[in-house]
Amino acid sequence: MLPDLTREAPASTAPQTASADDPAQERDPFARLNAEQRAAVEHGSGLPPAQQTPLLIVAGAGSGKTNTLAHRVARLVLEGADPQRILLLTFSRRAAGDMGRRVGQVIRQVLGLAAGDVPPQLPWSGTFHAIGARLLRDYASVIGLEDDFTIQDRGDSEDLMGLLRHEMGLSSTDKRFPLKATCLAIYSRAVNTRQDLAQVLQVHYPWCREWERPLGELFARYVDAKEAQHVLDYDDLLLFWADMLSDPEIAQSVSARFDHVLVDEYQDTNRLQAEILQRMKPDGAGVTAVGDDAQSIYSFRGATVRNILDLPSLFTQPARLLTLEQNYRSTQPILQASNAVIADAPERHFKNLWSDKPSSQKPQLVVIPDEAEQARWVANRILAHREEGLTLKSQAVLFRTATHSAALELELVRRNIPFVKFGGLKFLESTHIKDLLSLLRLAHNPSGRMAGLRALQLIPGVGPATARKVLDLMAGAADPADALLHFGAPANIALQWQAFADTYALMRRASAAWPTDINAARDWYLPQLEQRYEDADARAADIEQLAALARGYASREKFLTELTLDPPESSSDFSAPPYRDEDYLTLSTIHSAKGQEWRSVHVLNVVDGCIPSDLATGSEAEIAEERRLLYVAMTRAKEYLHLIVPQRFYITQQTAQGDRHVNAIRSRFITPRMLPHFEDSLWLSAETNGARTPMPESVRMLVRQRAKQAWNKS
Ligand SMILES: Nc1ncnc2c1ncn2[C@@H]1O[C@H](COP(=O)(O)OP(=O)(O)OP(=O)(O)O)[C@@H](O)[C@H]1O
Repeated sequence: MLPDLTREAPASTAPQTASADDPAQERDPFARLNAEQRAAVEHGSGLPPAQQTPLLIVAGAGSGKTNTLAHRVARLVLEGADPQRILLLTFSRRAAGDMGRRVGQVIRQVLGLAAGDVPPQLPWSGTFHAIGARLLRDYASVIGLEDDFTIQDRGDSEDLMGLLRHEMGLSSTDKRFPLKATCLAIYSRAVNTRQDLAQVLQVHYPWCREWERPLGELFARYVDAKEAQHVLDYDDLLLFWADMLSDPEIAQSVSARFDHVLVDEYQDTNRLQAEILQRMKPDGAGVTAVGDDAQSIYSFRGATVRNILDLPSLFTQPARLLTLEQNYRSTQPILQASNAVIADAPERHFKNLWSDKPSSQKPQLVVIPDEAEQARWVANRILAHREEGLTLKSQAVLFRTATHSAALELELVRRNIPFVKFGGLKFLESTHIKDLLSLLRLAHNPSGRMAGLRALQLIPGVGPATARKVLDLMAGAADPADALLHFGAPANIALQWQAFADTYALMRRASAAWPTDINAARDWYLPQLEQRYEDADARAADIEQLAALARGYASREKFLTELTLDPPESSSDFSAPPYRDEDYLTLSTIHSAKGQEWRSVHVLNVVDGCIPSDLATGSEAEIAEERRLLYVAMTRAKEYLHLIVPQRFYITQQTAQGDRHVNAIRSRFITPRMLPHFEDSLWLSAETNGARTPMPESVRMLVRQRAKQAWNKS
């Protein structure tokens, strides 16, 4: 059941929007906001922060939550709040950057700043994890953390779990002990949801229940190993932050640093994050949380939709609840179809989203024979939209799982349609990037085993046994660089050893002169790359990009922390000049499309087994989350929405005799009752329907551009 929330009646149902050139807007920076948005922005205005009641803004997709939050921050600053004392917690680094820019725009406009004047910055904006890392570093000496601690990414955490699992003899049990990734997932879920191991196993991993004791022992060793190696994993950043706030003096000191705490995308926070918020501001004074329960899609990371449902009573004083109900993003037909999909969700804050953008264009439900046809149809439609004036950048293709776009990617490459893919394998997960970062990590923290094992084995001829010995020696030495140099490597690798040890010594010495050390690491690593990979050139280009990116950070520590906490999703996230101006299509998992919008959106594989994913149909709660995922995908569209239903699709996990394809049925979330909201189309084949149009002139231009670029490289 929903908690009984006292919902504030909207001040007016009529939106009070104004056009950009409206003179009223020059006088009043909030003239463009509607009445509810404005109420949210002005909540607590004129009162000192300590007297402001907590505020929860629950708002539907596209209703301007992010925009409202940005205006609220701007309003606080304009009324004299110190930007240094505003804590702004966002879901990703990209969102923090966006928010900073939007706040800056409002302030710039109100203060009439000239182009060159920089509006006040918000130094405390970032993800929970990034802010946690900063606070832990500030309080390290008070809470007994080593100053040189490094943050270990998920991959390294899994490897450490795997190593300990092996040392405990658990990899050779008769019955199969959970794999390292599962062990880490169980551990992480227990930490983030504040549940004990037995509970987590019972509910989420019943097939692992028999391993409760050894898992408990493994986790205890994992915690010890991280301590010995001076590393923290992602979960520690929240866990240690929450734990340090259980000390009243520290809690008081952390809380006193911030007058205002604003949290975006609150629906995707977990128990631990709610606890942090509550411990920082027990009475909720100065707290604003914004979110949409209908868009909660991160339970696999331990997020719980209950957080937003329960926020009104999290603090000692009740939170004020405001709802935003006008959707500014989508046309009416798109919104009606999306509303119909979410209306069947079992539990949610009630809101009635509406749009005043009429359109005769209903969303399309396109039934297509198979995935190959789907790829062709989508590519055709994208080009057709482009001919109608929609740039590639204003279009996106979304899918449940990163692998679903494989056929489409081939088709796009074949037709020379540039695209950037978000979600799935991250740039930082590629081997060569991990190699280079391991060198930097070892330079920063010589006790870090996972980075150390990786870095040392890059030296030709060095295996795990030698690497372990060297690391033991370095960990105990006053000068690790010296210990490395005098290790006494076998004669056949003496030269390579010397070169590595010299580089390492330089990196340790040069840490004050960042980014000298990344250049040293790069210069040593590039020749190794040539020995290791066929496609060394492409990988070398990535390394150069990484080195260029590094120059934007103040120190090695900042660079490593930021990159580990919120890795770029693709190499083009670096906004390197060749990508920036080029028009490109966005391909994205639905999870990575959060918070974004495009004029046209295609959703691939709207079939049972994909949405909902057949890996997530175990419980009602999982199915409800899959429904919200489809809702998030649909509400990204402004003008055109295409849901594609291939009748056969390829599956990767199957028995040797199995058919490589399975017959598919339309997603259970689009029920027959909803069909009137869609324009139904049956596409037998992109070919037979004459959909394979000749390549439009505008696209041929891109091909020529590429050909020209190939010769213009100096
Ligand atoms: N008062 C307003 N008048 C006109 N346009 C608005 C107004 N408020 C928001 N918008 C526009 O509506 C769109 C959606 O806004 P925003 O991204 O802030 O919504 P959101 O609620 O954060 O979306 P979601 O949660 O679905 O990602 C944006 O294009 C924004 O510029």
